[in-house]
Amino acid sequence: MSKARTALEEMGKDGSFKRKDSAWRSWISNEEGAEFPPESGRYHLFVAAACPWAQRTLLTRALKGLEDAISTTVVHPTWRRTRPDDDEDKHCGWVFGAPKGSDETFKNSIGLGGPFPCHMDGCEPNPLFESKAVRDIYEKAKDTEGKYTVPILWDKKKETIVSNESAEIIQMLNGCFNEFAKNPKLDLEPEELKEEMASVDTWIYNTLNNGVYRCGFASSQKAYETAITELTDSFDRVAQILEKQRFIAGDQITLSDIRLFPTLLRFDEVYIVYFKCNTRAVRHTPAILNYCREIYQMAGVKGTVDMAQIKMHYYTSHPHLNKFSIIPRGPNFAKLLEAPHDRNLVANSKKQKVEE
Ligand SMILES: N[C@@H](CCC(=O)N[C@@H](CS)C(=O)NCC(=O)O)C(=O)O
Repeated sequence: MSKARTALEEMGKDGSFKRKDSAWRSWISNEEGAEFPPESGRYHLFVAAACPWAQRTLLTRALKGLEDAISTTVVHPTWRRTRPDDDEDKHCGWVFGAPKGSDETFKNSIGLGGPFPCHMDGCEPNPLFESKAVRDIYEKAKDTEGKYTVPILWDKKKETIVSNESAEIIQMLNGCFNEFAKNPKLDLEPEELKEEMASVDTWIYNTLNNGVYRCGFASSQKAYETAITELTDSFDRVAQILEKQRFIAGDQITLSDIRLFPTLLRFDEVYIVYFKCNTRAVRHTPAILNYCREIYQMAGVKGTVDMAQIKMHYYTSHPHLNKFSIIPRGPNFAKLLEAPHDRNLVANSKKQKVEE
């Protein structure tokens, strides 16, 4: 029997969602004889524009200016059968986009909704080797876990996966590729903030990054109540911090912001509706909204944001949550991010306090 499974199957007995750890955890290293040394053009990122974990890697690549050193491929936003010719194998997951010019369409995985185009701008076939689905990349690397997630940091030379853990890939992109980066001086993991970063990352991961999934995938009222209570408390805690401090771990942008921003970006358009996170809204929380605006307006960031693909992914990929895959119109959150932000005020009021 195939081991293939998705996050939707990672449930505790009490109806709570329990995400499994990523399986591929190697590191890029400068050390002599390292298995994966930093090299320009050697590594490739397979991502989904829709996926918040994958967006972390695109954000770090953009802010560091690593576009020429590390290539990327964006997969199609809607999960589909990865072995459509095998009746026994029901796995659904990420597939590559059809080439430009294709007018093929498809319906959701229970044959409803759509029609959705197989080609979408920005989503291409795998440029490195013949494959239809992200699952094929894992199988090429002889994966035995059976969970086919993005992002993937792929080594073109050894033809294997270096890492499929976004939290670690962004550390590598920040620290290991400076000789090829356009912004080598930008350190997103400064020594003096490491402790604070680790502390905020822990509660933000449990209650917000993964917290939205714990709300959305809960299959018992009790599990949902626990998740939504923790999420609401953390949302308020983030707001309180950002009322006084420019970024989540201090006065400068760090990997902790890169981890938080993709969750906030999806909150009003997707999580409030789809994952029932409707106790709070980013657009009604000025400190968080302006924080998102500031990050969105940094050079390169907008290019990592594709709200159409984000919405399409969630609303069309899990038919048991949205049978007909209807995509709600929403508040046009990306447009709200275009307005000027007021984050200088936070920095100025802090400076004033120090001077007083
Ligand atoms: N811990 C991983 C999580 C990645 C992850 O769960 N990605 C989702 C997309 S949002 C995925 O690819 N899911 C496929 C599946 O569950 O089968 C990371 O942060 O990199």
